[in-house]
Amino acid sequence: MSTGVHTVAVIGAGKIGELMLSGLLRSGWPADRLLATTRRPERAEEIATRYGVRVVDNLTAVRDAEVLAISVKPQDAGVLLDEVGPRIPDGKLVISLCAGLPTGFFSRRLPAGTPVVRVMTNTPALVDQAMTAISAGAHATGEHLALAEEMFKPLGATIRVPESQQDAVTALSGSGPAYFYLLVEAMVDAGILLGLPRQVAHELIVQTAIGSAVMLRDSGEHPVKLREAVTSPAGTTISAVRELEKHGVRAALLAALEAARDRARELAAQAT
Ligand SMILES: NC(=O)C1=CN([C@@H]2O[C@H](COP(=O)(O)OP(=O)(O)OC[C@H]3O[C@@H](n4cnc5c(N)ncnc54)[C@H](OP(=O)(O)O)[C@@H]3O)[C@@H](O)[C@H]2O)C=CC1
Ligand SMILES: O=C(O)[C@@H]1CCC=N1
Repeated sequence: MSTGVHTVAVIGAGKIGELMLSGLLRSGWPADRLLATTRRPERAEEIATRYGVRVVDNLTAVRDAEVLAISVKPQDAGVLLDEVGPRIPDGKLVISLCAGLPTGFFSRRLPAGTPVVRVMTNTPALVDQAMTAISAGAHATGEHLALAEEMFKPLGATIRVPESQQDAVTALSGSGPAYFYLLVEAMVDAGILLGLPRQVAHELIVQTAIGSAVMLRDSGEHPVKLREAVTSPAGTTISAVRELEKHGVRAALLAALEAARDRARELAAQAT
């Protein structure tokens, strides 16, 4: 692939596609090196107006861009590839953001030798705090992985993983923000149960979540150690922890993330 800033097409500029566009622009990626595609004209207008990038049809995108970031839903990937797969010119890099879909699903529908990279990012990309896992598919070299990292590092942290781990990654970090939002919802409700105004409960829990996350990141301590530091003998915390363990929160999380991983596998099996 040529050196310098590559022209990237976000194919399927929905929630995640838009996060990619906005993140790349925030990082200084030139707008004239970004393309987007959508299905709906009103969405096309919205993206073009909001970000000043060319919104084109899929065939124009695969012709004009060097990197094709496919951010359609897994259920829509087959139709997209039927449209553009055989007509992707040589020398393009295909990056899939699609949960569950193995790179082989793309390689089988692309010209022989097309490099494919699979990434799993998440919505904190909006605030440049994403966790993005990057895996090499067929024909992807270290150069291709480095280019994917260059694209996603401005959005947050990146990690390289074997593709075999990507369904687990999807369960943990791809879907992960939703679990934390659910936890915050429940703790705010608990605050209300204990007589706090909703806004006060919300402010308390959000900052506690931020502080706890920063401690996890910056202290390097194991979460058990950090939890023990809060849990005073015969104090309030151990009373709550006992209830959490009694109600099976730990087992519930294990089952929930296993279900997410299993759904990723189902998406692959159902993709046509
Ligand atoms: N949401 C998340 O937190 C994460 C999602 N992902 C993955 O990212 C991908 C997108 O997810 P998300 O952004 O949430 O979904 P969205 O539905 O918001 O975005 C998908 C977009 O692709 C468009 N689209 C579908 N088919 C075509 C096509 N043939 N040509 C052009 N555009 C098309 C859709 O158009 P239309 O609006 O008309 O339907 C939509 O705008 C999925 O594969 C998902 O697994 C990965 C990490 C996190
Ligand atoms: O729920 C989903 O399928 C997508 C992929 C990971 C997060 N959201």
